[in-house]
Amino acid sequence: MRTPVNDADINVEPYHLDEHAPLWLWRDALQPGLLDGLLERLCEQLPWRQPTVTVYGKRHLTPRLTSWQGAAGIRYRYSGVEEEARGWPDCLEPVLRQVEHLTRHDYNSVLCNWYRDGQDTMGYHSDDEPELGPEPWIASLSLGEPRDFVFRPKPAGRQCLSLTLPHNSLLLMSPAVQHRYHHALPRRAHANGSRINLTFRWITPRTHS
Ligand SMILES: O=C(O)CCC(=O)C(=O)O
Ligand SMILES: [Fe+2]
Repeated sequence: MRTPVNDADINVEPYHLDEHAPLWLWRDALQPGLLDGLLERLCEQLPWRQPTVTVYGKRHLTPRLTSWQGAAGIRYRYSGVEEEARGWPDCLEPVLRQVEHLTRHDYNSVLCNWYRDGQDTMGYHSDDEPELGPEPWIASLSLGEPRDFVFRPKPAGRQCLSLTLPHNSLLLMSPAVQHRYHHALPRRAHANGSRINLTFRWITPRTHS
């Protein structure tokens, strides 16, 4: 496996779910000039939606807001909706460059999630849909309220790692993390602040639809 970590990068912390499933966490991922006002710009400038999902025959609003962005024409299905990106918005393009620079991987899209407070969550899942290809590298940038991010082995093992993701941190997950583990963002009653998380992905562009 090509390690994404630059030996000279002393700001990265390595973690392992097992010896073949590494993750890396950068603190202070974005420089102040990039970070200043970014959370507010994302809230105001991205088109946010709250899809409905059907669970056991009942319709529910997803417990967070979502926006799909990226290179024009890149499509993704999530929470029962299919969306097509229209080109990188100005507020995300420099962020993409810095995430690519730190992680040494390329991304053509990003799923943005806005957790309005500690009641907003994401349930256990993995990001390994076919359009992410056999080797999905996912880079996850967190802004705003710190939240716990937890992992468990598939299909439904016990929680094996919890990482608190602080403001301006970047977590890079290797493909085995998606192949062999689920991850989730649990509800946290004491978390009052808003958080935006950006998961940068490479989607295999479709040659026909
Ligand atoms: O909000 C997070 O930290 C995780 C988001 C996530 O897992 C996803 O977008 O697939
Ligand atoms: Fe995920």
